[in-house]
Amino acid sequence: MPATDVLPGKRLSLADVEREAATVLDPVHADFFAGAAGDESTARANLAAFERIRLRPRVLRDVSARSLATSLLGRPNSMPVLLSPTAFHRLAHPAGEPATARAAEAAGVTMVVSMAATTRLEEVAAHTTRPWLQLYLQPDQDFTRHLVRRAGRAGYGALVVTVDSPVFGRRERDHRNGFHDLPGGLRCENLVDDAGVLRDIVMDAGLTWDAVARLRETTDLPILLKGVLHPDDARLAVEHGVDGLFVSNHGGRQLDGAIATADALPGVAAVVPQGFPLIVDGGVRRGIDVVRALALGATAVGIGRPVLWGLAAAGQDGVREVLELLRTELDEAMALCGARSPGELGPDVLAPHLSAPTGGTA
Ligand SMILES: Cc1cc2nc3c(=O)[nH]c(=O)nc-3n(C[C@H](O)[C@H](O)[C@H](O)COP(=O)(O)O)c2cc1C
Ligand SMILES: CCCCC(=O)C(=O)O
Repeated sequence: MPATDVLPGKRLSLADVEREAATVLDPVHADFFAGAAGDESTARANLAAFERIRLRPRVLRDVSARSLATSLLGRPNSMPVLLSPTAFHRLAHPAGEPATARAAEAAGVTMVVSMAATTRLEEVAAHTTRPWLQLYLQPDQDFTRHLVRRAGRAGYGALVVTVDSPVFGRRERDHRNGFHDLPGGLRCENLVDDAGVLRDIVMDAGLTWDAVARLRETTDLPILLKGVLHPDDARLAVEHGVDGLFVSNHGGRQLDGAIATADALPGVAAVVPQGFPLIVDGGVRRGIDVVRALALGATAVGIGRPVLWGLAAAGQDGVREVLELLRTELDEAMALCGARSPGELGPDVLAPHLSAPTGGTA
């Protein structure tokens, strides 16, 4: 056993990082990061659904040479893991989004920058290669277009349009704590317009597929929709020229009672074209969860809260550590499953009741 594995106090898993973050964060902010909508049943279901999936490893396959490398919308990624967009990184650590961006860069993975970042999108992009920008489409279409232009100029590689938020999920922890505003000095920097006026982010209940069609006509950047769970919506997305999907329930922060993402993934994977970029997020906490997601048809996974835990625990180094823990676990899990690369993981490694019938071989 490598000696480093037994050093006292060393963080061995994302759960260790989570515990450490809880000791340094203001409890109100810890609740904002951890919390979810309603009874938080979907947030728990995300974890449970991954845990339920049993694997059926292959043996004697020479897994001595392995590579986790993959490509997402033409950008090489060192592993099939990306940073899902989360708001307010300066609430987790004063170094904020730039620290997260540097960690993503060092790890060779894509960062999705939240529209609700506490740093201007241009500044975040200066620290990392081809990040993606998450957007809530605003009723003021000129403002959305303005953000899209800024993203293009700043070198963003894709737009991630969050579609699971016609209204803002009701997070009872935040109501109970009276957490409604960012503390002194922090603000959503991307919402400051040219005149220096800070806007609110509007959750637009009036959005329809027309808005996706309009956005498609406005920009050449790839567009992904985030928050798709229903196969029929996945089909509509493909018909509207969307370039990829996040199978996501917003970490349980929007519709409490929504299906767990690992449960929704196979239905979506079944209706999109082969090779269509499909990212799943919600409850990914272990390398083995990445294996499970890829086996169910995902191209890559996103992590939300673990990034904030790493940032809170140790800034840039903490985020890097979260990513390296996942990398180590994923590499080991792939080997144990008999796979040398992400591309070799498919329904074959799922326990029989989880995969489609294969004519008797199951
Ligand atoms: C504190 C917090 C802030 C978030 N902010 C955003 C956001 O600004 N935009 C967005 O599309 N999703 C946001 N999300 C959802 C994440 O992108 C992602 O879907 C979710 O966190 C994945 O679940 P996980 O936290 O279990 O990994 C946020 C999630 C959390 C926990
Ligand atoms: C206006 C901030 C949105 C953040 C968000 O999406 C979340 O907290 O889940």
